[in-house]
Amino acid sequence: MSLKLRFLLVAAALMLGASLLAWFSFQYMAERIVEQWGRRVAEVQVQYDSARLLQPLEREIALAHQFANSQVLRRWAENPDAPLLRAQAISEMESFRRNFIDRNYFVALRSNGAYYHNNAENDFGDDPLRYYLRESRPADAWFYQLIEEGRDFHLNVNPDVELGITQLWIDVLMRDAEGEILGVVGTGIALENILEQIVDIDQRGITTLFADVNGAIQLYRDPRFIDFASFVKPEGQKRTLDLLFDLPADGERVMERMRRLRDAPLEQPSVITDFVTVDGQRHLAGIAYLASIGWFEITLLDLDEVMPVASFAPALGLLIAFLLVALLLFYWVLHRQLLSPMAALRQAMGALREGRREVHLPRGSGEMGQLIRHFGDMADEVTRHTEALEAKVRERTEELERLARVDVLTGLLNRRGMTLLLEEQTARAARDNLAFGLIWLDLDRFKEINDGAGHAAGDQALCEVARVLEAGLRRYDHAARWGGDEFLVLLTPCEVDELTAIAHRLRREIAEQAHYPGGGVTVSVGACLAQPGEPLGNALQRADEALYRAKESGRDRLVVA
Ligand SMILES: Nc1nc2c(ncn2[C@@H]2O[C@H](COP(=O)(O)OP(=O)(O)OP(=O)(O)O)[C@@H](O)[C@H]2O)c(=O)[nH]1
Repeated sequence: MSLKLRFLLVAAALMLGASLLAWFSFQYMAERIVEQWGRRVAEVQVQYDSARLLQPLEREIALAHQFANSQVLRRWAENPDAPLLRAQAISEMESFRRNFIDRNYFVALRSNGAYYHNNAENDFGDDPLRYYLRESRPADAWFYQLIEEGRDFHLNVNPDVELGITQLWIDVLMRDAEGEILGVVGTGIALENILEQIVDIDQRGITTLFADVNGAIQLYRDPRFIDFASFVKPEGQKRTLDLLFDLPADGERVMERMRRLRDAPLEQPSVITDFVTVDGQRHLAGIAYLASIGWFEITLLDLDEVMPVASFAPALGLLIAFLLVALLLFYWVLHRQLLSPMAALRQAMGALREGRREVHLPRGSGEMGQLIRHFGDMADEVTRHTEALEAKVRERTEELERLARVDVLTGLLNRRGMTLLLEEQTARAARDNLAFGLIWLDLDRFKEINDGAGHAAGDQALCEVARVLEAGLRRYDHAARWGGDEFLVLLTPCEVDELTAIAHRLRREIAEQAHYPGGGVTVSVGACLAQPGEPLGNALQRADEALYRAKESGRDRLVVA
């Protein structure tokens, strides 16, 4: 895997790790923010929802209390059959009816169970006696239960079977001067209106409901959950908050919070918040106790709906974009500062390895620049050394080649050197149609010199002959030690007279000038004129035969083939 790819993978992995960390931190922080914000909203919403119910309700309750305290009404309740008192009472009832918000009232008398009611349409203005309550009738249980419990005030969400309406009833006990209960009076507010104005408001993600001290649901946007006439129901049959929550533990916790709120001293926070699960969604519940009506207001906030974490998506998008730009920037800097110079450096190293001298080095800064400069110096040094080494090798090779062609004892060409020369000359002679001369010289009785005066003297005799030959030749002629005590001279160009003259002269000069510690040296000489185109072997054989004849005929003489 290339360094570039490795760097990129490491960088991408780091970025990914950082992104994941950022994402989880972001989610954690977003959830905390939403939660904190949700708690504030829940507190405010609870108070707002409570106020919306209490504002109209408290006025109605106060009016209902006045209604129950009416002297006219109380006098009549004590003597329900007195016509004058009845007429006054009905007039009083009508007067209150016009003041109640939904323009209706009810008066139920304990003495005879008579139930009086007139509605907003004034349908029963002339004869408000609607029916008689009966203790045996379950629908009338509310009346008897209230009297039995002696509750002076009670809110009751209850359908009136006789009247065919479902209302939030404000029930207030009417008592005589001694506190004896005379009946129950009050008014009803159409449940529909209340639900519409107070709990079924169109606020996305916000659910408002009211429950009594037992957790029985009193007002909720879905009437099926409302626990109608809950105070007359036995425990266990009530529609309580548990119905709304997915988890039983949520219901228990909310009930516990409600008890805490009801028993709390006034300075304690009037709203408690807690998380509950409703319809599979986590909701934040805000709970407040409305002491004046004995109910609890519960606001459920679906945080995903009210403040979805997704609304932070632009911030996340920005974060991802930033990370991507950072990755690109990182790659760009990495490429420019490291990868690109390194690739060029690698290329330069390859070129140097292949022996190319022109190495183009990249530019770089910092440590990379230093590395490139050091490499450049090293490359120069290697080039210098290589060139010096090559020159030395060339020199040595030439020297070896020269030595391979030279006889080490005499310094003349050796047999190999002379053979190369002869081959060249044979070719040139054929090309230029020129003859060349060959003179073959062999020391006479050399064995005797060796044996008599010693091998060193023999060597000296050989060197002497070589010296005389070299001194006696023309600039363009060549002499070689052909082997042992034999010498070969090449004369180029050459005619037969010239050949004979030179051969004579050489034989004579040797006899006169070549000496060794024991005396002089003579040579026998065979010469021939090699003709243009004549094979070298042939010419050499002719010279050799001439030499043989010179030896045969007494030595120290010349025979020309
Ligand atoms: N000192 C010395 N002797 C050599 C060298 N090379 C060959 N010889 C001797 O040269 C002698 C050559 O003898 P031959 O040419 O056979 O005979 P010769 O004694 O010269 O007699 P002819 O040629 O018949 O006159 C031998 O004894 C070789 O050992 C050398 O480099 N140095």
